[in-house]
Amino acid sequence: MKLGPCLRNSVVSPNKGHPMVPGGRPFFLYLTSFHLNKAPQMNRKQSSGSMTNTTIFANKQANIWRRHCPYSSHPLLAWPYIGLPRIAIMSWGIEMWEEKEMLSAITSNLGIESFNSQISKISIVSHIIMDPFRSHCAGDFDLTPKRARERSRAMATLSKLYSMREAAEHNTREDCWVVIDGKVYDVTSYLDEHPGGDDVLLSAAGRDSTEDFEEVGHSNDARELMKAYCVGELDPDHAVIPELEVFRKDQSSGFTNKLKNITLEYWAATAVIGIAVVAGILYSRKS
Ligand code: HEM
Repeated sequence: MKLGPCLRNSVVSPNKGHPMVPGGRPFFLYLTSFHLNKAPQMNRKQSSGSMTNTTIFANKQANIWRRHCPYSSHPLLAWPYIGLPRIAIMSWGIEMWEEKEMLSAITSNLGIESFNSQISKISIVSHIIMDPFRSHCAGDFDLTPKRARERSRAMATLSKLYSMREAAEHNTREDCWVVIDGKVYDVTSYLDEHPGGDDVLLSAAGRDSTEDFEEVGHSNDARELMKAYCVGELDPDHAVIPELEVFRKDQSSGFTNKLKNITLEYWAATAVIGIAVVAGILYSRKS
């Protein structure tokens, strides 16, 4: 199911209904400011007639971009969402969209390709379903510039989520990932260039190296540079160190076994009592 273009249509023509809006229910998309590599320019060529882009750029000063899909009649529309240097997405509906669909819809809605070069990072901070004041982080876009995209191993318009276990699997010279501050970096192609040496990066692979990274006091340039290698983020749901995960699994299997034993014991005791009761009844009848 391709939601992106549909949503784009909806956004461009807010008064037209669109079957792809789930259940025909209101859906709100609020966009706040971006992290930009350089000051955004109104660029007709780049926006290539896409009203979405044009509007975003035109409204950049206010740091508020408000979009809404058809059927939106909720007062939320009148509620300005200001300030965060991020993209906020709010939805108001009974049905919950698959997060993935939502994200892909938004990615294509923004016409990412056309102004990818100008936007280094867009984060979705809010994905509010049902309750506009109850938000949770839905994920992160990582829209790196072209050069970075070429270098980056898995350039995705949508940031991927990895468990620590997955990230830790990339721990060789041929395939080296490091995790810093919740983000996953594929530094394989940077090993030889790293001023601190490849061995440092290799030893950082497979574990959260935030502390080591910070201890070095990396410059702003280094921090800017590392964006080029970002391939995703740690999945907050699985953000445990592998050992812990193993431990948890062991624990849970132990617990399961315990439960099984208890259940067996329970049924054995019940059977014994049952047999005793039946035997008792038979015996009392006989006598
Ligand atoms: C994508 C990840 C990384 C990038 C892009 C990066 C980049 C850089 C850069 C540009 C420098 C030169 C100094 C500066 O400008 O700050 C540097 C130095 C260094 N980095 Fe990294 N680094 C990364 C990850 C790490 C990690 C994970 C560690 C440690 C576990 C580390 C340890 C060091 C050390 C020890 C130096 C040398 C500092 C010195 O000589 O004073 N780096 N890094």
